[in-house]
Amino acid sequence: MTPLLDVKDIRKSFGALQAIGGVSFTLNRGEILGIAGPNGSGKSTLFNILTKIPFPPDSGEVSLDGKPLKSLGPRQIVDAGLLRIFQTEMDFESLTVLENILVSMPDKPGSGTPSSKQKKADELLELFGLTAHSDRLAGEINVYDRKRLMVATAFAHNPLVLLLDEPAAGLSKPEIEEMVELIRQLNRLGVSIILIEHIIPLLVAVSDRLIVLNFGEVLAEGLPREIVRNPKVVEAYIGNQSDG
Ligand SMILES: Nc1ncnc2c1ncn2[C@@H]1O[C@H](COP(=O)(O)OP(=O)(O)OP(=O)(O)O)[C@@H](O)[C@H]1O
Repeated sequence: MTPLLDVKDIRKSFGALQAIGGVSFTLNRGEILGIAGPNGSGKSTLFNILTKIPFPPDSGEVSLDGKPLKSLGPRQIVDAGLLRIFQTEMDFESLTVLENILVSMPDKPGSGTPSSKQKKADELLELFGLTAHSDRLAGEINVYDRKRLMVATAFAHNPLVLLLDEPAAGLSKPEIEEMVELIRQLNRLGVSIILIEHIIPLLVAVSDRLIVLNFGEVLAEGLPREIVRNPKVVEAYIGNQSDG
């Protein structure tokens, strides 16, 4: 079966620094793929070049649902169903939670009347546990709620694939557990997910498969429980983690 996302030999350098050096992998339909790796190993750059926000790869090929993304711009990639959330909160601080969701919803002809959009926004608020904060400014809610809002605004685009960059960073233990449950729920709703995290137990708990990057290359790939015991991985990454 054709993979949902097919990434072939993508590369990105900044001057003499090779941030991503020939990375290939696939994401299957319905899968949650975890991505780990030490600081600076290229994880966020990988998300940047997949979505072309803010820059495309120097070379390589990416296909979503069998369609090459090469000729598409960032906006068209979003429309095709590849969405990301960033490491830091990127919502509109001066809009309310509800307004953030409304402005994220696709505004194409036939995408719905104002009342059907409002209904869908209410459903999203409920799904993401944000109903009580609906009328508060995004800049005034706590980090956990802002993370959920970021995921909600990406989910509002009806993604095929969600790229989540450290959704649990800065959260408390109970909040992390809730975030894990939310990720599983989105996956059950049909969204395939690639998840970057430094919190290894979270990655192991939620991922079907794990890729470890090191110096912009794939160091190891496989079942999470096996990968975290892989001596190469322990040496490169996990042995140095204090939060795992
Ligand atoms: N816009 C840029 N210009 C120059 N160098 C960059 C740029 N973006 C990333 N880099 C470099 O590319 C390498 C990979 O960075 P990247 O942010 O992708 O790593 P990461 O694995 O996401 O790290 P972290 O876990 O700390 O978020 C690093 O050496 C970084 O300094």
